[in-house]
Order: sequence, then C-alpha cells, then structure tokens
Amino acid sequence: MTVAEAPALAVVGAGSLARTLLAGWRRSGVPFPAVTTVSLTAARAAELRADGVTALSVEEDPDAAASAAAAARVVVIAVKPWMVDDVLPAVGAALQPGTIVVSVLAGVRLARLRDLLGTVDVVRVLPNTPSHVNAGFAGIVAGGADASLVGIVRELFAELGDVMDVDEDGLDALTVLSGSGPAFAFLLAEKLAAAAEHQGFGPHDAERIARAVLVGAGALLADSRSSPAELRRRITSLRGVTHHAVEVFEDRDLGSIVIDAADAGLARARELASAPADPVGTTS
Ligand SMILES: NC(=O)C1=CN([C@@H]2O[C@H](COP(=O)(O)OP(=O)(O)OC[C@H]3O[C@@H](n4cnc5c(N)ncnc54)[C@H](OP(=O)(O)O)[C@@H]3O)[C@@H](O)[C@H]2O)C=CC1
Ligand SMILES: O=C(O)[C@@H]1CCC=N1
Repeated sequence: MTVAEAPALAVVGAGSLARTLLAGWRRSGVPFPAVTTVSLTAARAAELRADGVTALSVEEDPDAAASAAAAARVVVIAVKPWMVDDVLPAVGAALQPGTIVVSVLAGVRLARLRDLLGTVDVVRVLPNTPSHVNAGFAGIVAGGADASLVGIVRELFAELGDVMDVDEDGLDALTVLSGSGPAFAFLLAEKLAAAAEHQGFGPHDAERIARAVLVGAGALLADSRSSPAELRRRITSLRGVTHHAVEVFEDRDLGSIVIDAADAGLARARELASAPADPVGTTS
C-alpha cells in the first residue's frame, strides 16, 4: 500500500487481536499517516506508547474512542462482542464522511453494527493471529458499504495474508475454522510435546520437537502443490510406523471430533451475535 493510499487508522480495543494486526501492518510497512489505539486501561495505553503508537485510554479520557474515530479514515473495532452497546454509539457519532468502520468482532451482525453506529459504511472482517507474521487468513463481509472504502479495507487485510469474501453465515463459520483454527494447531503442538515427555524427553526438548514438527509441516504445506492428504500419504509407509499411529486417530474418529469442535464454536459465534453482556463477567 502506498503513502497516498494508506489511511489514518484508529483501533478501538487494544487487546490481543488489535496488537496482532498492528504488528502485521508494521511488519509489512503500511505507511499509515497516523495510528491511534484506544484501550480501557491506562496501563495498556502506556504499553502501546512504548511501541511508538498514539495510545489513548477510556480510563484517562472517557471520550477517547470518539476522538480517535473522528481523526481516522479506517476505524477498527476490536473490543469484546458484548461491549458493542457501550462503545459503538459514541464512535458512530464521531465518524467523519469518508470513514469506514471495520468490526472484527465474532458473531455481531452487520444489521446491529449499522444500527449502533448509524452508518452503512461498516464491514465485518474475521482475521486470525498468524496475521502477526503476515501469514493470516481473513474473511470479509462487505455488505452495503462504499465500494472504494471496502477496497481500502481489503488491501489492508491483504497485507496480513489471504482474504476471502463471504456472506455473514460464511463469516460465522470462518470465525471458528480460520479464527480459532490456529488454536487447534497449537493444541496439537501441546499434545505432541506432552507425548514426547511421556516417551522420556525433558520439557525443553519436547517443545522443541513439537515446534519443529508444526513449523516444518506448515512450511512444507505452504511450499507444495500437493494436498494435505497426499503429503500425509508420503510419510505413511505401508504397514509402517505412521500407519500404526494414524490408525489410532482414525479409530477414535478424529474427523468427527474436529467437526464437533467446529460446530461448538459456530454455535458460540451465533450466541455472541445476541449476547447482551459478558456471560461470565470477565473481559479475558
Ligand atoms: N483473539 C483472536 O484471535 C480473535 C479475536 N477476534 C475478535 O476480536 C475482538 C477482540 O478480541 P481480543 O483481542 O482477543 O480481546 P482482548 O480482551 O484481548 O481485547 C479487548 C480490548 O478491549 C479493550 N476495551 C475494553 N473496554 C473498552 C472500552 N470501553 N473502550 C475501548 N476499549 C475497551 C480492552 O482494554 P484493556 O486492554 O485496557 O483491558 C482490550 O484492549 C473480539 O470481539 C473477538 O471476537 C476475532 C478474530 C480472532
Ligand atoms: O475465541 C474467540 O471468540 C475469538 C474469535 C475467533 C478467535 N478468537
């Protein structure tokens, strides 16, 4: 993205995902003329300032989100889904013409976002944490937003990885498939490390093995035109070691475990669409 194209950016909500996106954009060198973040706490803002960002907090300035939104051309909303009623009306009231809002919130539908913001220039994007290293995957629902503004958003997320246009049902599905998906891969790495410890390796070497396997398999997948199934077949010698090990996964029906997990995540994404408040009283 060129200097002329890069928009002034505001990010409302400065948690895990917001910082992932900022890291990816910094890494790919997007020349934003200004970046302002808004967190709840002053402590978080201080952390971000140490990274060279203009960081506001609601604790220090109750109007922080409105002032950040007023000065931006792209406003990313990255608070928790159940915070939208508190956060969006003030953002919407401050928006200048020609500004687009990007919601990365799981579940919350465009109709509700438009109502709370009072604008149609809002899109939903569902990114994932590998965006940190520009190996992300994001679904985007453009809705009825201005096409040239949507183009800027699409380009911004293309800096972070692959971008797929979907409808809102597709985005709910991607929330668990590609949004949560990296967590499934990390879970596998954790379990592989635990198996290595079970077979006698110390924790350091066990994690070293698991990391090398996941990183190596990912790199091979990225570099190869072969399907995942074909890459797996090449490791699986007839009546060999892999065959015996994979049979355990098949016997326990790993396929339906993954489908059940995806369905549970999808159900939660749909629930979040209408969740009025944080059901467990925590923001983590
Ligand atoms: N994590 C992920 O991989 C993905 C997350 N998402 C979505 O991204 C959103 C954020 O998730 P995540 O980053 O994990 O959550 P975090 O809890 O890490 O971040 C939430 C942020 O919101 C801030 N905040 C709370 N209240 C306010 C307020 N009133 N005004 C402004 N900021 C406020 C918090 O401030 P403080 O830091 O000071 O507490 C915090 O920085 C969620 O809606 C989630 O569905 C989507 C795809 C992937
Ligand atoms: O767990 C969550 O709700 C968010 C959405 C997808 C990944 N993290």
